[in-house]
Amino acid sequence: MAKARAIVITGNGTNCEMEAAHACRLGGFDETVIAHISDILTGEVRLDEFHFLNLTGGFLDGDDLGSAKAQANRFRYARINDLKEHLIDQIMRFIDAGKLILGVCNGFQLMTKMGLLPAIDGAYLTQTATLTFNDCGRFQDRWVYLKVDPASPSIYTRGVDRGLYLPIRHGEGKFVVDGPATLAAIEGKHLAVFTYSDATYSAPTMEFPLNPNGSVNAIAAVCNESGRLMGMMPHPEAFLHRTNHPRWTREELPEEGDGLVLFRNAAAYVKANLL
Ligand SMILES: NC(=O)CC[C@H](N)C(=O)O
Repeated sequence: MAKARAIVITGNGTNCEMEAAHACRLGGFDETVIAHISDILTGEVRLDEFHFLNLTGGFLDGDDLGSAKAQANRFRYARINDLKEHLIDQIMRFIDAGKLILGVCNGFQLMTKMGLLPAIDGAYLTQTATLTFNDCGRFQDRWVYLKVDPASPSIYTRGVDRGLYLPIRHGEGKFVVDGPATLAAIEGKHLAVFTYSDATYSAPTMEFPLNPNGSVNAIAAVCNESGRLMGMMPHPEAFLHRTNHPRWTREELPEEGDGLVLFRNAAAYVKANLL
């Protein structure tokens, strides 16, 4: 039987690749590969052989020029050595084939700066949003409550009824858009998958530190209209088991961490639709 295959890209400053790969394996992917960007640029590893692309967190190029900006240009314009194509051709082929891309933190910044999100009406490679410096002016390292929009098309959040509790760690997490039309489209099409909220998951909040960065409309995660591309500032791969929780020694918690559901849904989607 065909195998569900996930790839996690590493190199140039990512630092969550092991956790992301672990999450893919726990979530149900039959094979998960951590590939260095250099091996993708030589053509040794090809995205075509995978179903789920993970763009994970870290400090790509040391956040110089703005987080993920240099990598966004690399992904847009770099040529694959031994093949007559650019990396972006592989990425667009991946998207056109109905495959899945999840960008977490630095990966969300990368997807946004490449114009892969929100990509309203399929307008890929045109940047309409970004993630910029937190309003508080400092790096934030804390856990946040994320209210889910149950009407969102995201394939990752199926079965999530109220929300998730996950850690964030970023200096540039404030989601902003180029104007009111983009924001109206995001809201109208339910593309804001998660918003920062309080522990009741009842409403989005702009209140610091529940909202750690001042994101417009408290947006913490965005998907495209197909629901197959999603970017999020919080780290689902960092809460896979109850012992990842900051109060696990003091609270009764389920065995499984809140973040795993996103990877389980990704694997289930691949097995149902892409094999
Ligand atoms: N954890 C991360 O991926 C951090 C992203 C980026 N380096 C920032 O600080 O905003």
